[in-house]
Amino acid sequence: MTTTISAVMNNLDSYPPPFRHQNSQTHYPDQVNSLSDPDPIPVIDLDGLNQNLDEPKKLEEACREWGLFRLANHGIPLTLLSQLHDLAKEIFSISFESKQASTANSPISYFWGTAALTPKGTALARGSQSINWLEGFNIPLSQLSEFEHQVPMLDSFRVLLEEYGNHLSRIAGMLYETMAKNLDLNPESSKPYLSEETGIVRVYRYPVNSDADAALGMEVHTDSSVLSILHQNDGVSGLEVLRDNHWQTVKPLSDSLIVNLGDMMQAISDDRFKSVKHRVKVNKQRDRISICYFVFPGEDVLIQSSTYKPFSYNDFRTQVQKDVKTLGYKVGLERFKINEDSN
Ligand SMILES: O=C(O)CCC(=O)C(=O)O
Ligand SMILES: [Fe+2]
Repeated sequence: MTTTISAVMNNLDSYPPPFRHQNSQTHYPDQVNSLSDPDPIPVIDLDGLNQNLDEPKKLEEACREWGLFRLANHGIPLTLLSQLHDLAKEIFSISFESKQASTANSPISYFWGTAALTPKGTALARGSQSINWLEGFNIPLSQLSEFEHQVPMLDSFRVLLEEYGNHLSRIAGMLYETMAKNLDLNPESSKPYLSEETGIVRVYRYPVNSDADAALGMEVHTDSSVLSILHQNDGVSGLEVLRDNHWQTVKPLSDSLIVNLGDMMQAISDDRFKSVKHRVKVNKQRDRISICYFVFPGEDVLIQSSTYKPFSYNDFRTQVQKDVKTLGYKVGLERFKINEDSN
């Protein structure tokens, strides 16, 4: 089918209908005016992990105390990151209907209003939760090559994502190896807990909303992954992490990545590392785009720990989907705790 992809750039009709009235986007200077001030997020030097004796220790501390860190010297060319963001911005600005049509019959899915998706990538209908102020594409990396698209812009996106995905699985592998050593895990049995074939990328746009208190871009949650690695575009803030009961803004610095640990890592580590709570605020002045990578254990690999009953990622995901449908929210790891009922 032919889509009128090039026709509509940055028009209101690129937004899902409920998001249209708030989009009075004018050109403001970058919202974060104190980018030069360091934020308190720990910084890990990926290059230094194998060279500098202190770096693995710093990583261990960040995983234990924060469950999140900034990653410097990650080896991804900055041009690749900016090309990805530029193209994502262009793709989001085509009409809502074209975005829906562009991914029909493909492993990629387009969603909006919620980030809770079924395993196939479609938005999960849920109970009482309010709408999340976002739209996105869900891209399972192992199926990306099936997405050869006639529309050049979308095909270029596939090519960039393939390159990005290769970097991300390299980075996740390196980080996980050091974390497993830090935790003294048996190298053989802990290896399948990170399965690079499970990698997915989600590209989000959080439409600008001048009433930033009205809705969250993404509600408070923990990720279900082993590791999540995200890139935010320069200067448009939104991501916040819960640290000592305070919400801490994670500054959008485009030359670094943000890594956060998910529920699977918390279980693998027997609760020594933490799956961190985070949320996304909508930006009052500009649309925000982020590109997030998630990696999981092999679906049926049993995670063994002393805190949780043995469970696979498949068991976990099925339970989460059930809870989101029936309760309206994810209960998460608590469902698998040993002696959950006896205290
Ligand atoms: O967009 C972001 O910065 C974070 C997204 C996120 O937390 C998620 O997809 O789980
Ligand atoms: Fe998240």
